[in-house]
Amino acid sequence: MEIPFHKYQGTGNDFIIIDNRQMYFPKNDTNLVASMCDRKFGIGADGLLLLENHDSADFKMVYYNSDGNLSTMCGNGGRCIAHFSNYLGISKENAFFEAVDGMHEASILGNTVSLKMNNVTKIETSEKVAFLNTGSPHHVQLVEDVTRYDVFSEGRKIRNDRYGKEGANVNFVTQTDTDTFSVRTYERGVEDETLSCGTGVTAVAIAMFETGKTTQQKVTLNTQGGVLQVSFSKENGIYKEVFLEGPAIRVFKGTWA
Ligand SMILES: N[C@@H](CCC[C@H](N)C(=O)O)C(=O)O
Repeated sequence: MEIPFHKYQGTGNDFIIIDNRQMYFPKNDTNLVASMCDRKFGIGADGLLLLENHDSADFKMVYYNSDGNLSTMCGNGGRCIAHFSNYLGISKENAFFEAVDGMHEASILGNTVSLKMNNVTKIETSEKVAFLNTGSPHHVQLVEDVTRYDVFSEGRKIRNDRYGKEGANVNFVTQTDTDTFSVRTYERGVEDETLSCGTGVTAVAIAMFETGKTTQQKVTLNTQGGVLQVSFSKENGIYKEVFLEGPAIRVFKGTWA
């Protein structure tokens, strides 16, 4: 089966995106999705996104991790698919879409996309660790120097030993300025470090504010694949108006044979 696709990256978190408005993609074929995402035998990607029709919004986003399984919200994927909807002419500079965690709004300015994330109501914190859900579950852990940290081994251990079968994404963080943090993430479903994770840096920004590491409500996050910014407000203990902003780039298109 020939499948036309587009390849995107958002700060190095890379995705295959398929226009599935005609509903031809075999959505239950886990092996197919995993094969397409395979970096040696396939196209190669951290995940695959389907753009589908929606009754009242511009489109619906369906997200698979590179292991071929459907998963929870992907922030960088959300930014990339908003850019793709603009490229297809489905949306203009503002895109409204439904993802697994509800409705989202994105603004697209050239190759910069700002995505509104859901409110965050619950954060568990201890001295160096936080856990919160920003559409996907995230463990956030402060380390002395993230550039020299064994993200793969430590991330895999925490993902499996602490969070069990369901797992969580694991973010390691070092503060570099009052409002700036370096972040590296081990992603469940990819089962490896990715160059960037959108819901991950959103979790880091909120966790750093919640624990008093920063007093800024606009935070810069340096990832292995580039720079993202997260802004928010806090009202009655709830994080609202959460925006994730950064580059979303269409890299190439092709046909899966
Ligand atoms: N890279 C994504 C996160 C994707 C979801 C994650 N792998 C999970 O299954 O929880 C992002 O940019 O948010």
